[in-house]
Amino acid sequence: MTFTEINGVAIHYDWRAGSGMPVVFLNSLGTDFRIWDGVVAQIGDAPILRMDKQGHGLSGLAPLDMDRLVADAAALMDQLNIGPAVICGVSVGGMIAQGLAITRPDLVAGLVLCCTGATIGTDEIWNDRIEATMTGGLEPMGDAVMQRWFSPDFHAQRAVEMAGYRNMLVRTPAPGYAAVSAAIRDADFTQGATGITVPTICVAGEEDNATPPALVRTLSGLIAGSTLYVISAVGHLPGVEVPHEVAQRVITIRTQVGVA
Ligand SMILES: O=C(O)CC1=CCC(=O)O1
Repeated sequence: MTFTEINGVAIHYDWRAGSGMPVVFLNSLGTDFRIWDGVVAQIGDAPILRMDKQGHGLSGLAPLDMDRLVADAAALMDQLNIGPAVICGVSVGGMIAQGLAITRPDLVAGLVLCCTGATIGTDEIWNDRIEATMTGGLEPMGDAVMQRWFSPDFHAQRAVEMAGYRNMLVRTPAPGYAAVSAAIRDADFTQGATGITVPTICVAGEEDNATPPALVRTLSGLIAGSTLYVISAVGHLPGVEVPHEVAQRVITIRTQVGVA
């Protein structure tokens, strides 16, 4: 296990050395970096950085907002002297990836933005979720979240794995989940995304109940030259359900930027 200190907070990360353009993976709400295991196994010997954002996995927690989450990812890349890199983020990880491309374009060669948007949800959705988390913890919402994360096929055919991912969710510290929920609520990249110029693929899951394809299509429309790739029969975490699909999109962008 590897940790570093960023702005007084212990950040848990995993760095795998390799050759060519590095790939940085950024996580969704309520998950840790193990969700990328299947994708990492299918992208050859690319150098790979994964991290647990604040309040998740084994990382610590301090007062945060979206700017802080973006700055943490940038600081880790700077510490490790990684960049420019292909950034692959899912959900809030995709928002952090947008923030990196906007504020630290020197670190970003290309983007794979999975199941994300320039904004996600509404104030009401996030305020209700924060209140529920801080009063009852994550366990009572576990089943509802699984409906958003995974397709009906995954529920039917991969029930044991789903139970494991449910454990990952409900073991996320409530203050961490609530803090990142507030950061999502308050973030809006609608303007900033129009300034992104690096090669970008936006990936949507046809059965995603958290960030439906229409939201991802809107994001893709903001990023000039980006392409939209919709995966059928997949929910909010395509890297878990169909890792080869996400790996292929990462390989495509690495090839496009010319240093795969
Ligand atoms: O609603 C969920 O649980 C899924 C999700 C929304 C933002 C994020 O990062 O994950």
